[in-house]
Amino acid sequence: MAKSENKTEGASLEIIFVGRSNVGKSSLIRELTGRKVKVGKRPGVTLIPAHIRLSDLLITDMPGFGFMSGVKERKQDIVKDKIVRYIEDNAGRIMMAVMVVDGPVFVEVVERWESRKEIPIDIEMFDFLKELGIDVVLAVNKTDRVREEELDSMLDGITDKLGMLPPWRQWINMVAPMSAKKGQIKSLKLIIRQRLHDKRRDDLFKYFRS
Ligand SMILES: Nc1nc2c(ncn2[C@@H]2O[C@H](COP(=O)(O)OP(=O)(O)OP(=O)(O)O)[C@@H](O)[C@H]2O)c(=O)[nH]1
Ligand SMILES: [Mg+2]
Repeated sequence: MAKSENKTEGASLEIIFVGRSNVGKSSLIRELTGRKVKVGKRPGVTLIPAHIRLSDLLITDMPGFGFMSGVKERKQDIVKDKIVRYIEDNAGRIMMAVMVVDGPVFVEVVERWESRKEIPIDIEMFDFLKELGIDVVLAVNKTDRVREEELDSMLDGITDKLGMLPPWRQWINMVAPMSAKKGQIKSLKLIIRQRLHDKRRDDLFKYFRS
């Protein structure tokens, strides 16, 4: 049996972390759980889903989608298809998807796609998750790279692109500004706790670092 099957067997709940390559998914999971998943400097390090098992809860670090240096375009499409397939196959146990974005560059990247008349991959993924009825939380990472006084307008710009009307604070139960690098991830922790509580799974709190 493949190693990953051992981890997924018997899991009844799952939280997946999705997002472009290099946005900080693996760093965030490590901060949240204290468990290490592969974290590399080179984009595109995670090419297959990596799992952490916390009781019957599976934490899944999805491969980064979108541009990866050194990875051919065709391969990137294959990665995207694999992600979509994985999510469809496991939608029944996925209680939540954390979509991680690189806050300071998100709007610029999206607008680059829009100028080519293409649907930005982050937006496509966000809508796809919602269509499947998956609870999506937006983790806006790398806030350490913006000045405090620019934070609100950055967050308004990001949520607006994803179809959530500003001000972003209207969406506080699904938008979590954070810095995985600085260990500032409190808002996401609170959201995860709330969702676990709603599912009467307070017993799982202990697996997340406080
Ligand atoms: N400034 C800053 N850098 C961060 C933050 N979080 C992660 N990084 C850096 O971003 C780079 C990518 O982080 P990863 O956690 O490997 O990103 P990933 O999304 O797992 O990347 P893939 O596995 O390629 O999809 C690393 O160099 C991290 O140190 C953050 O909050 N702020
Ligand atoms: Mg990774």
